[in-house]
Amino acid sequence: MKQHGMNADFIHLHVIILLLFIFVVLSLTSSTMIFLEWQLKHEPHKLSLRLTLPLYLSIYLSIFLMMQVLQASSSSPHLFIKTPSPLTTTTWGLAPSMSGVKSSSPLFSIHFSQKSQTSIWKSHKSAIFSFVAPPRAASVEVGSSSVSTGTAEDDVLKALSQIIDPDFGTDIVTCGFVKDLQIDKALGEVSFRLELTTPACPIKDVFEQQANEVVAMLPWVKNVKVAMSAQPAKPLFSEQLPAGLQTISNIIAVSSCKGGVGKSTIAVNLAYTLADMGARVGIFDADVYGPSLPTMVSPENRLLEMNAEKRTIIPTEYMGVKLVSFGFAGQGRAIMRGPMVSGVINQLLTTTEWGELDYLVIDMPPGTGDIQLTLCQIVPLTAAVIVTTPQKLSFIDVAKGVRMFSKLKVPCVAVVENMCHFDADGKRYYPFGRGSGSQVVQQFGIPHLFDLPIRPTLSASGDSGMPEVVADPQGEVSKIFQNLGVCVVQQCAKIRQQVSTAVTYDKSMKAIRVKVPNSDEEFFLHPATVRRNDRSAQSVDEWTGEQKLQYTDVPEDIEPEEIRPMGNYAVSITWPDGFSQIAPYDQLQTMERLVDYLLPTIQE
Ligand SMILES: Nc1ncnc2c1ncn2[C@@H]1O[C@H](COP(=O)(O)OP(=O)(O)OP(=O)(O)O)[C@@H](O)[C@H]1O
Repeated sequence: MKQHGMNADFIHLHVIILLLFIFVVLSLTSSTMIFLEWQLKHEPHKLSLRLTLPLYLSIYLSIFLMMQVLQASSSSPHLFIKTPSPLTTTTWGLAPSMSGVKSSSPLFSIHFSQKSQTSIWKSHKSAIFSFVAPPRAASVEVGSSSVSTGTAEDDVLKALSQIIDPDFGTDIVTCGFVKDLQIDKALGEVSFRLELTTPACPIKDVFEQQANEVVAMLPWVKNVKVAMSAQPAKPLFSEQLPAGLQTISNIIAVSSCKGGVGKSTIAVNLAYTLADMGARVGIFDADVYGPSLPTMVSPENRLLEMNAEKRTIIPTEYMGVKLVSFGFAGQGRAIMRGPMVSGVINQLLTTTEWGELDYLVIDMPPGTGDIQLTLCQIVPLTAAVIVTTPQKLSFIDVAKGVRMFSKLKVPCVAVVENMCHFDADGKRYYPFGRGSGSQVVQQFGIPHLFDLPIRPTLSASGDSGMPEVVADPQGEVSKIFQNLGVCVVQQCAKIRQQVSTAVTYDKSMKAIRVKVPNSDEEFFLHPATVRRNDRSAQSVDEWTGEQKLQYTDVPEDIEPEEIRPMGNYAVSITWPDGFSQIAPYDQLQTMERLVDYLLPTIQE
């Protein structure tokens, strides 16, 4: 009723201005006439242009001012006017309001402030009248079931934007998680879906609860329905991947530099933990010489099947996790040379029909030799987990592993220090000493260290074919793996976000923006410079080093059409002529940068 009552008092702005205009013109004309008549009668000798001119001028000026006001108001019909005292209590609504609207004539400008819902009519920077934009709800008609969906949608999105994703440090609306928003304001019903980056999101229940709560707090909301889902499995990197890997979101390497430190135990238990968190998971046992997977799990089908038509491998499965190992290939233990091993691993991994996976855990062969290096180059690894034991000697081996991943630009997200202690007779023993893991963390800046104690159950479950986290999901070991699982999920999500935003094109600046990893630093490159620095065979002769692409071949105003990450080390840039340039991050770092003072010029 309040809104309705207000509407009854409202008169269109143009009518008021027209009335004011007629009033001013009439009063000025009549006063001029009266004055001229009086002078003609009493002082005809004093009648001069000097006296009458100001009056005529004031008439013309008022006409001009009115025209300006009409022009300003017509460019913003969404206006409410609140006149100054003594009429401040009367608000004339002139048309539905829209905050943030700015309209102007050559002399006046009208601004609407979204925060205060107050706008100021300015003339030469001095306020003449104060305009008040009504609250946005004013657009809802009372007594009608029709709803301004935009407004209700804004309410809901504003409420949801209070929920911050702790991994990205951004609200869930900005992250693009809110999908399929449906609102029936008349019935007070709101439904939407939260599409998270991974089904294993450790705080998905918190998101769901918070989303329910914040929306239910809106005064008009009676019923909230929140559905939870995850983005489809999709690799972050370009589609130049073997077919078998094109539907896997994250590939995690579990690696150690020595055998027997518990790498397979950790890979398998990590995989089943991720599956327990709600993710679709696979394990690839890349150890051809001594595959451990067949003893650690008990799939019904212990032989991999082939799809003869498609020439692909069908993985076997145990408790919902897809498994591929040379040990399931029915070949017995292999005696092969390095390149042959690499070929077998490559074939097993890339020709497997993995289907959609959120995480593929790769149990790497121990060491940092050619086999490991080749594997890391074939597979677009998202992250690596390093397994070590507490001996001082292990540190040297681990350092080798970290360096290998660092060269390949694969982030090491966690170190697991296995067999760090055991408890007996009420005491804790450290049979291999202490401190090697924390030294790795400190020296290489790896953010997370997990201590895994010696537990006979862990060994027994490994031999029994049922991973410990499945056999005893509430036990102490399972808790450690749950923490490791959360760490892996969060770090992968962060890495994906960082990589996908590491190199972008800023259209307004006409510059390629490069974010330096693990820092706030960023720099800008001129697109033409990036294109001219292409080192591919199309631009530079491979044999002679002669420059084929000439400086003038690249237009100064060239703009990239698309920029996509390629592994953790490069981006693929598509140019308007269809050329796809692979630009490694290291190369981008060496190019001539656009300095700050040039950027405003670019903006122009
Ligand atoms: N924390 C632990 N407590 C008790 N036993 C463990 C622990 N970690 C691993 N083991 C046992 O140690 C043995 C070696 O573990 P695992 O096979 O996982 O090591 P690995 O590094 O993968 O070895 P390889 O490189 O030879 O495959 C297994 O029998 C396993 O059950």
